[in-house]
Amino acid sequence: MHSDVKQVLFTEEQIKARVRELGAQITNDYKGKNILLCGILKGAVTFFTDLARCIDGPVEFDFMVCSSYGASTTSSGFVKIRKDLDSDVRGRDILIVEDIIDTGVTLSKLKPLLLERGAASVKIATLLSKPSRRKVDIPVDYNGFEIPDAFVVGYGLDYNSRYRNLPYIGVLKEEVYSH
Ligand SMILES: O=P(O)(O)OC[C@H]1O[C@H](OP(=O)(O)OP(=O)(O)O)[C@H](O)[C@@H]1O
Ligand code: HPA
Ligand SMILES: [Mg+2]
Repeated sequence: MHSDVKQVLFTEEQIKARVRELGAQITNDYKGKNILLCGILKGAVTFFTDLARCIDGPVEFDFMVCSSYGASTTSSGFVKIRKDLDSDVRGRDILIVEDIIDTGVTLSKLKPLLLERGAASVKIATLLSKPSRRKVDIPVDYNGFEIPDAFVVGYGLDYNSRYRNLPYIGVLKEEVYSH
């Protein structure tokens, strides 16, 4: 376990098993549809690629770069779109893929934006959700795990651009970000 990590919340195996379950649910729910899978970079990358390979049927990939945390552990409250989708979303069935929903600010802005652009449907899949931290309520259609109010890293999730490549999800030691 990385020396900056206090506790492993979910092992690689636990994540793999949960992602497979979510993929099976999505496969079932989207029968006959062509999903536009929209990954919110950077944090969602790992979950996105694993989840996509657990979905049977037609899936297209697209990505947005949104940032609201930057180098801190709290949401700025503003969501910047640094890279928009390439696809025309009119009439498309969109599944947004996130690594974590914390305050809900990011998705509370993104979902209505995509619907305004004419998407036929917009649903949300997230690997992690921190319900205790919500500032804005956002319906989550596919949720991997609920977690307590702790700052986690790994499996794509970062602190100040570090720890994304850890294969598990762990709680960062407070001393790493509190000094
Ligand atoms: O529900 P919220 O409070 O809006 O927080 C969730 C968002 O914040 C993090 O992204 P970040 O801005 O850190 O960018 P990153 O994915 O590149 O790390 C995380 O990856 C989510 O996208
Ligand atoms: N870890 C990493 N990035 C995050 C988190 C977290 O717990 N919450 C929102 N963005
Ligand atoms: Mg981040």
